[in-house]
Amino acid sequence: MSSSATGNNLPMIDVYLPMMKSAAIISAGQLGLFEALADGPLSTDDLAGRLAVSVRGVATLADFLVSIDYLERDGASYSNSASTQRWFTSRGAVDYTPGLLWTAEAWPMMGDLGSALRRGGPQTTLWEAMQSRPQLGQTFAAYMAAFACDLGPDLLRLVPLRPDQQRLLDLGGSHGLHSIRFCEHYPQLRAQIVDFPSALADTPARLAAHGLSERIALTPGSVLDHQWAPAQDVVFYLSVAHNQTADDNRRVIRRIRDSLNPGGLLVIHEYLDDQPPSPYLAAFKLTLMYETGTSIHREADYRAWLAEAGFSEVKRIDLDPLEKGALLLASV
Ligand SMILES: Nc1ncnc2c1ncn2[C@@H]1O[C@H](CSCC[C@H]([NH3+])C(=O)O)[C@@H](O)[C@H]1O
Repeated sequence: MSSSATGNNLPMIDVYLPMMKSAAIISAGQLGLFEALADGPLSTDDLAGRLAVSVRGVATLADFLVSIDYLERDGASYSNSASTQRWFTSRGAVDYTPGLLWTAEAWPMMGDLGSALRRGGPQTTLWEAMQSRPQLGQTFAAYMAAFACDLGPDLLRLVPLRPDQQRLLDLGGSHGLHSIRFCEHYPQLRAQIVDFPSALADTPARLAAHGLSERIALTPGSVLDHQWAPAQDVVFYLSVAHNQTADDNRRVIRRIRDSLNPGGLLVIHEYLDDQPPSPYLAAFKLTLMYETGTSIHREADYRAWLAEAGFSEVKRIDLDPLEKGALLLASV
């Protein structure tokens, strides 16, 4: 039986090593180290030259990353581990480097977590902070875009649309990637995205690059009071509900129901407050305490709001891995 939460480790190891692990992985993302190794092994001299970093710095970082299995070392050359190549380079399945850049922004926030816990919420919400620091909004949207690349194939597979479903409303649609994926897959579809201006900065260029500026409309505003178009066939409410209070979600879900055609579908992507919460969910609740002052909600809460709004059938689909969250598919 262990005598403390850290078992037989020296107690500070449990605090110090995760901090240095995060710091090193974030630094590698900021410096472009993983991307520099995406095409094959390099020596520290080559890396230092490419990244414009001191040889001493890159060698110290690379050796630590080898010790935590993010890099591999063969004599004088370093390469990405298979998992690093997969998740943190443009050659992999999904490049989560924007998540590292976002974590650099979240770092000082979490250093100040105690003050949010004392208050029971943020001094300034993330959305307010993004108004005064637009770069913060762009960095967050880029991270959400990386996650959308990961979730997108699941969504397309698990949410089949019928030919008569022609209008998609993407609430909190941000980067636009989910609307883009569905419009590319379903030629009959047109979409409307509602989000704060801070989340939409890079979206027009992305729509244009996909040739979808005509079929996907960007309409800035808050989901709490935006007058989006009526007669929708499908509504996406993806990773937005944990940013709203229970009362606001109840109201938004009612407004969504009122704007759906017969046979319409609401797709919610969320992290459901299952009990007891996993470490991941419990950590996410702490993050929300600092960032937005809101929390995740229980499946039973969603079912109550959906039933109250007049949705007749609700299906829960747990994603794999579980840290990807869950879908709630609600039909009219
Ligand atoms: N009240 C609100 N009105 C409009 N957008 C909101 C509101 N609260 C949060 N958001 C947006 O919700 C998004 C959450 S991140 C999720 C983005 C996207 N739906 C995806 O699944 O990848 C951010 O872009 C926020 O700006």
